[in-house]
Amino acid sequence: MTRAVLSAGSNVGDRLAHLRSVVAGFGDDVVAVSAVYATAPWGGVEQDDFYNITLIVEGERTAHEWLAAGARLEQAAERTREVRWGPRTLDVDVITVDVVGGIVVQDDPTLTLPHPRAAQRAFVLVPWLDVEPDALLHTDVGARRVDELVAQLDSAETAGVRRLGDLDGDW
Ligand SMILES: Nc1ncnc2c1ncn2[C@@H]1O[C@H](COP(=O)(O)OP(=O)(O)OP(=O)(O)O)[C@@H](O)[C@H]1O
Ligand SMILES: Nc1nc2c(c(=O)[nH]1)N=C(CO)CN2
Repeated sequence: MTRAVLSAGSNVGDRLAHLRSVVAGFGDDVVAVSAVYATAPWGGVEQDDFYNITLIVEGERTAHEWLAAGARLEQAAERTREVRWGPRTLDVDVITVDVVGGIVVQDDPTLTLPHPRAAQRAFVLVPWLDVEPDALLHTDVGARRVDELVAQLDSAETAGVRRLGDLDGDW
Protein backbone atom coordinates (compact mmCIF):
# COMPACT_ATOMS: atom_id res chain seq x y z
CA MET A 1 0.00 0.00 0.00
CA THR A 2 1.32 3.46 -0.90
CA ARG A 3 -0.04 6.95 -0.36
CA ALA A 4 0.52 9.68 -2.92
CA VAL A 5 -0.04 13.42 -2.93
CA LEU A 6 -1.11 14.50 -6.42
CA SER A 7 -1.56 17.97 -7.89
CA ALA A 8 -4.00 18.47 -10.75
CA GLY A 9 -4.34 21.61 -12.83
CA SER A 10 -6.26 22.80 -15.87
CA ASN A 11 -6.46 26.08 -17.78
CA VAL A 12 -7.97 25.00 -21.11
CA GLY A 13 -11.59 24.00 -21.75
CA ASP A 14 -13.93 23.04 -18.92
CA ARG A 15 -11.46 23.35 -16.07
CA LEU A 16 -13.80 22.01 -13.40
CA ALA A 17 -14.81 19.01 -15.50
CA HIS A 18 -11.16 18.17 -16.07
CA LEU A 19 -10.43 18.29 -12.34
CA ARG A 20 -13.53 16.21 -11.58
CA SER A 21 -12.31 13.61 -14.06
CA VAL A 22 -9.22 13.13 -11.89
CA VAL A 23 -11.24 12.44 -8.74
CA ALA A 24 -13.56 10.14 -10.69
CA GLY A 25 -10.62 8.42 -12.34
CA PHE A 26 -8.90 7.57 -9.07
CA GLY A 27 -12.25 6.45 -7.64
CA ASP A 28 -12.05 4.55 -4.38
CA ASP A 29 -8.33 5.32 -4.05
CA VAL A 30 -9.15 8.96 -3.26
CA VAL A 31 -8.74 9.71 0.44
CA ALA A 32 -9.08 13.51 0.41
CA VAL A 33 -9.55 16.34 -2.08
CA SER A 34 -8.77 20.01 -1.50
CA ALA A 35 -11.01 22.87 -2.47
CA VAL A 36 -10.63 24.23 -6.00
CA TYR A 37 -8.29 27.20 -6.30
CA ALA A 38 -8.02 29.71 -9.13
CA THR A 39 -4.30 30.25 -9.58
CA ALA A 40 -2.21 32.72 -11.55
CA PRO A 41 0.03 30.92 -14.05
CA TRP A 42 3.38 29.88 -12.57
CA GLY A 43 6.48 29.65 -14.75
CA GLY A 44 6.50 32.84 -16.81
CA VAL A 45 4.27 31.84 -19.74
CA GLU A 46 1.45 34.29 -20.34
CA GLN A 47 -1.78 32.28 -20.31
CA ASP A 48 -5.17 31.98 -18.62
CA ASP A 49 -5.49 31.28 -14.92
CA PHE A 50 -5.51 27.66 -13.85
CA TYR A 51 -7.86 25.82 -11.57
CA ASN A 52 -5.89 23.55 -9.23
CA ILE A 53 -6.59 20.89 -6.64
CA THR A 54 -4.34 18.73 -4.52
CA LEU A 55 -5.55 15.26 -3.63
CA ILE A 56 -4.38 12.33 -1.56
CA VAL A 57 -4.74 8.80 -2.89
CA GLU A 58 -3.94 5.43 -1.39
CA GLY A 59 -3.72 2.04 -3.03
CA GLU A 60 -1.67 -0.89 -4.17
CA ARG A 61 0.36 1.07 -6.71
CA THR A 62 3.99 1.93 -7.11
CA ALA A 63 5.06 5.53 -7.62
CA HIS A 64 5.38 4.88 -11.36
CA GLU A 65 1.87 3.43 -11.42
CA TRP A 66 0.44 6.62 -9.83
CA LEU A 67 2.27 8.62 -12.53
CA ALA A 68 0.97 6.36 -15.30
CA ALA A 69 -2.60 6.54 -13.98
CA GLY A 70 -2.36 10.35 -13.99
CA ALA A 71 -0.96 10.29 -17.54
CA ARG A 72 -3.93 8.21 -18.71
CA LEU A 73 -6.30 10.83 -17.30
CA GLU A 74 -4.29 13.56 -19.09
CA GLN A 75 -4.66 11.62 -22.34
CA ALA A 76 -8.40 11.21 -21.75
CA ALA A 77 -8.58 15.01 -21.48
CA GLU A 78 -6.74 15.24 -24.82
CA ARG A 79 -3.76 16.87 -23.23
CA THR A 80 -1.11 18.03 -25.69
CA ARG A 81 2.47 19.09 -24.92
CA GLU A 82 3.46 22.23 -26.77
CA VAL A 83 5.07 24.75 -24.46
CA ARG A 84 6.86 23.86 -21.23
CA TRP A 85 4.73 25.22 -18.38
CA GLY A 86 2.22 26.34 -21.01
CA PRO A 87 -1.55 25.89 -21.33
CA ARG A 88 -3.09 22.45 -20.86
CA THR A 89 -6.43 20.76 -20.47
CA LEU A 90 -5.13 18.66 -17.61
CA ASP A 91 -1.88 18.12 -15.80
CA VAL A 92 -1.45 15.54 -13.04
CA ASP A 93 1.82 15.73 -11.10
CA VAL A 94 2.97 13.33 -8.41
CA ILE A 95 4.27 15.43 -5.52
CA THR A 96 5.35 12.81 -3.02
CA VAL A 97 4.76 9.13 -2.34
CA ASP A 98 4.78 7.50 1.11
CA VAL A 99 5.55 3.84 1.61
CA VAL A 100 5.65 1.89 4.85
CA GLY A 101 8.59 3.28 6.78
CA GLY A 102 9.28 6.38 4.71
CA ILE A 103 8.95 8.20 1.42
CA VAL A 104 9.97 7.29 -2.10
CA VAL A 105 13.05 9.21 -3.22
CA GLN A 106 14.02 8.72 -6.82
CA ASP A 107 15.26 10.47 -9.90
CA ASP A 108 14.93 8.49 -13.10
CA PRO A 109 14.19 9.64 -16.66
CA THR A 110 10.41 9.63 -16.14
CA LEU A 111 9.87 10.30 -12.45
CA THR A 112 11.54 12.51 -9.87
CA LEU A 113 10.25 12.30 -6.29
CA PRO A 114 9.53 14.31 -4.32
CA HIS A 115 8.54 16.67 -7.14
CA PRO A 116 11.56 19.00 -7.51
CA ARG A 117 9.58 22.20 -8.02
CA ALA A 118 6.72 21.65 -5.56
CA ALA A 119 8.32 23.74 -2.80
CA GLN A 120 8.13 26.83 -5.05
CA ARG A 121 4.52 26.34 -6.13
CA ALA A 122 1.80 27.97 -4.07
CA PHE A 123 -0.71 26.30 -6.42
CA VAL A 124 0.43 22.92 -5.04
CA LEU A 125 1.19 23.81 -1.41
CA VAL A 126 -1.84 25.93 -0.47
CA PRO A 127 -4.44 23.32 -1.57
CA TRP A 128 -2.29 20.60 0.04
CA LEU A 129 -2.76 22.28 3.44
CA ASP A 130 -6.55 21.90 3.04
CA VAL A 131 -6.23 18.13 3.16
CA GLU A 132 -3.14 17.79 5.36
CA PRO A 133 -2.49 20.78 7.63
CA ASP A 134 0.67 19.19 9.11
CA ALA A 135 2.07 18.11 5.75
CA LEU A 136 5.82 17.73 5.30
CA LEU A 137 7.72 18.00 2.03
CA HIS A 138 11.21 16.55 1.73
CA THR A 139 13.37 19.10 -0.08
CA ASP A 140 17.07 19.30 -0.92
CA VAL A 141 17.63 20.75 2.53
CA GLY A 142 15.57 18.19 4.42
CA ALA A 143 11.96 17.81 5.51
CA ARG A 144 10.05 21.08 5.70
CA ARG A 145 6.57 21.86 6.98
CA VAL A 146 4.40 22.85 4.05
CA ASP A 147 2.81 25.73 5.99
CA GLU A 148 6.30 27.15 6.57
CA LEU A 149 7.19 26.77 2.89
CA VAL A 150 4.03 28.74 2.03
CA ALA A 151 4.95 31.43 4.55
CA GLN A 152 8.36 31.78 2.88
CA LEU A 153 6.97 32.22 -0.63
CA ASP A 154 6.79 35.63 -2.21
CA SER A 155 3.49 37.29 -1.29
CA ALA A 156 2.80 37.92 -4.98
CA GLU A 157 2.92 34.15 -5.46
CA THR A 158 0.46 33.32 -2.66
CA ALA A 159 -1.83 36.23 -3.56
CA GLY A 160 -2.33 34.60 -6.94
CA VAL A 161 -3.97 31.55 -5.32
CA ARG A 162 -7.67 32.08 -4.51
CA ARG A 163 -9.99 29.52 -2.93
CA LEU A 164 -13.16 29.13 -4.99
CA GLY A 165 -15.06 26.31 -3.25
CA ASP A 166 -15.44 22.56 -3.10
CA LEU A 167 -15.10 20.54 -6.28
CA ASP A 168 -18.69 19.34 -5.86
CA GLY A 169 -20.06 22.64 -4.59
CA ASP A 170 -22.10 25.05 -6.64
CA TRP A 171 -20.37 28.43 -6.51
N1 LIG B 1 6.94 13.92 -9.94
C1 LIG B 1 6.54 13.97 -11.20
N2 LIG B 1 5.22 14.18 -11.51
C2 LIG B 1 4.83 14.23 -12.81
N3 LIG B 1 5.63 14.09 -13.87
C3 LIG B 1 6.93 13.87 -13.61
C4 LIG B 1 7.44 13.82 -12.29
N4 LIG B 1 8.78 13.59 -12.34
C5 LIG B 1 9.10 13.51 -13.64
N5 LIG B 1 8.00 13.68 -14.41
C6 LIG B 1 8.04 13.63 -15.88
O1 LIG B 1 7.85 14.91 -16.39
C7 LIG B 1 7.34 14.73 -17.70
C8 LIG B 1 6.77 16.02 -18.22
O2 LIG B 1 5.67 16.32 -17.43
P1 LIG B 1 4.77 17.57 -17.76
O3 LIG B 1 4.67 17.79 -19.22
O4 LIG B 1 3.49 17.38 -17.00
O5 LIG B 1 5.68 18.71 -17.11
P2 LIG B 1 5.15 20.06 -16.63
O6 LIG B 1 3.95 19.81 -15.77
O7 LIG B 1 5.01 20.99 -17.79
O8 LIG B 1 6.31 20.63 -15.75
P3 LIG B 1 6.77 20.22 -14.31
O9 LIG B 1 7.58 18.97 -14.47
O10 LIG B 1 7.59 21.40 -13.89
O11 LIG B 1 5.54 20.04 -13.43
C9 LIG B 1 6.34 13.60 -17.56
O12 LIG B 1 6.21 12.90 -18.77
C10 LIG B 1 6.95 12.75 -16.47
O13 LIG B 1 7.55 11.58 -16.99
N1 LIG C 1 -0.99 28.20 -11.56
C1 LIG C 1 -0.47 27.16 -12.23
N2 LIG C 1 0.59 27.36 -13.01
C2 LIG C 1 1.11 26.31 -13.69
C3 LIG C 1 0.54 25.01 -13.58
C4 LIG C 1 -0.59 24.85 -12.73
O1 LIG C 1 -1.14 23.73 -12.58
N3 LIG C 1 -1.06 25.94 -12.09
N4 LIG C 1 1.09 23.98 -14.25
C5 LIG C 1 2.13 24.17 -15.00
C6 LIG C 1 2.70 23.01 -15.69
O2 LIG C 1 3.48 22.30 -14.85
C7 LIG C 1 2.77 25.46 -15.21
N5 LIG C 1 2.18 26.51 -14.47
